[in-house]
Amino acid sequence: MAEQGETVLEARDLACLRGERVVFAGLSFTIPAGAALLLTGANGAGKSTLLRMLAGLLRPAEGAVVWSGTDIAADPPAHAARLRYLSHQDALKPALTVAENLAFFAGLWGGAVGSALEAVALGGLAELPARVLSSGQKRRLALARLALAPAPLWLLDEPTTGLDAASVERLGPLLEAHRAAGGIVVAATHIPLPLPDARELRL
Ligand SMILES: Nc1ncnc2c1ncn2[C@@H]1O[C@H](COP(=O)(O)OP(=O)(O)OP(=O)(O)O)[C@@H](O)[C@H]1O
Repeated sequence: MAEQGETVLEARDLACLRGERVVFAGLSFTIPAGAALLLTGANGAGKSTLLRMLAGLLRPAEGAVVWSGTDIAADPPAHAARLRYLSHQDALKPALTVAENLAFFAGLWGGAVGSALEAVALGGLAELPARVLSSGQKRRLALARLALAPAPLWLLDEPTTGLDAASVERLGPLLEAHRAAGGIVVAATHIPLPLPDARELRL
């Protein structure tokens, strides 16, 4: 169990019910600062559900999600402020340009739009409306949010969906810098990610 104040994400005996069905139960793990956990398993195993629970968007039927010794349910806004959650949906406004989409999040979190777009090689498309982007480019624009401003917890649901090989590779330095600064990553994936030394939890 973590000491108060030490940066660590813990799942304590988590259970998730959907209708009558137990998606998972008795799930416990600890992820210290700088570490990564890969969630793997078949379609429907509960990877996205667990990420939503870690994000505080879904209440556990049993158990708790604990950040640095405190149940996240005790202060949901504080938990929301410390995380970046990348879901299946890219959450873009189609009528806004690429730069404007990112500027919305920069308004919330701070950070420089130009360098975040460069981190995902979208600098050249900054003035295009998001609706004309290809699906891989949309995913890269969603990923650019990670490069805007630091947050200690990244929850990534299949971050590489639709990405070409060069874009997957570009994700490596982003993840590495986050972890080197003590950040934690939990990522659901069906393919290998550039996350050396990540632990795997097969659901
Ligand atoms: N809102 C909901 N109501 C009822 N059941 C749900 C709901 N959301 C998810 N489920 C069920 O929970 C289970 C886990 O779904 P989840 O999306 O977490 O799986 P996953 O491991 O992320 O799958 P995939 O690899 O296909 O993305 C599935 O059986 C799904 O049908």
